[in-house]
Amino acid sequence: MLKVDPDKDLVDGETYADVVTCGTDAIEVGGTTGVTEEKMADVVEACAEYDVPLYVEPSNPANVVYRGGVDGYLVPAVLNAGDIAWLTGVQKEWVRIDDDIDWDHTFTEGYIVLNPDSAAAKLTQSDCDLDPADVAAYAEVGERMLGQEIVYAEYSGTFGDPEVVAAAADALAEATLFYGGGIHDYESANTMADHADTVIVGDLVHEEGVDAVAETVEGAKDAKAATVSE
Ligand SMILES: CC(C)=CCC/C(C)=C/CC/C(C)=C/CC/C(C)=C/COP(=O)(O)OP(=O)(O)O
Ligand SMILES: O=P(O)(O)OC[C@@H](O)CO
Ligand SMILES: [Mg+2]
Repeated sequence: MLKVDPDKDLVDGETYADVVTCGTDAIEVGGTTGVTEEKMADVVEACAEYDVPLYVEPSNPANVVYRGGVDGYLVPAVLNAGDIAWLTGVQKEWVRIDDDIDWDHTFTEGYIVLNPDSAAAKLTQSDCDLDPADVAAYAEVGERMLGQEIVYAEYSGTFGDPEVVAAAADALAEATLFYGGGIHDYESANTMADHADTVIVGDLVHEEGVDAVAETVEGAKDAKAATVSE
């Protein structure tokens, strides 16, 4: 899945049409900083007319955009937040003020934020000093206690530790494991797709463009094909 940040530009000469049709299985639109409702709406509109599944991932209640053509809403809760407002507080405010929530299409993500230098970690004051057993335990708490269908190992901005991601995968029974952070080529995508169910590619589309993203799609798909044939 490709995460498009509405606060970042595409590379010169590329359009949202190129982005949506680059081979990714799905698009999600979101980012931690600088995302307004207007920027979210513009990118969602540009991506909505294609057949590729489209998800909105809000980073606060002010940038949830409801529109035809959106297949679902992916709403984070940060399991290792130091400021626990990011665990259920902002979600409570959202539910209190938003009358349009489409629960049938809303899926929640139990985030484990693992790069201390990322905007998400700073905002949520996440405790990123975690070993594989800690991360596995957070994943299990997310699934078993909090009922999360998606657990998200989030290394936004840097390539993570495959051992940590493998530990999270081992700890989950049915929940889907998302991995995101620093995926930049065939090899990095292939490595993380060995462990995670879904690999998220973010900044690469803004920094290198769609051909580089297409390479990561190949890497992830080959890892999945190898797992199926094992
Ligand atoms: C209640 C609602 C609607 C939303 C709450 C959402 C929460 C808990 C947000 C906390 C921060 C978070 C997990 C955001 C999700 C998206 C994300 C991590 C995007 C990647 O952001 P970065 O790459 O760190 O930052 P930039 O946007 O600056 O690149
Ligand atoms: O931008 P990158 O480092 O690819 O991270 C992707 C995504 O997990 C960010 O939420
Ligand atoms: Mg980012």
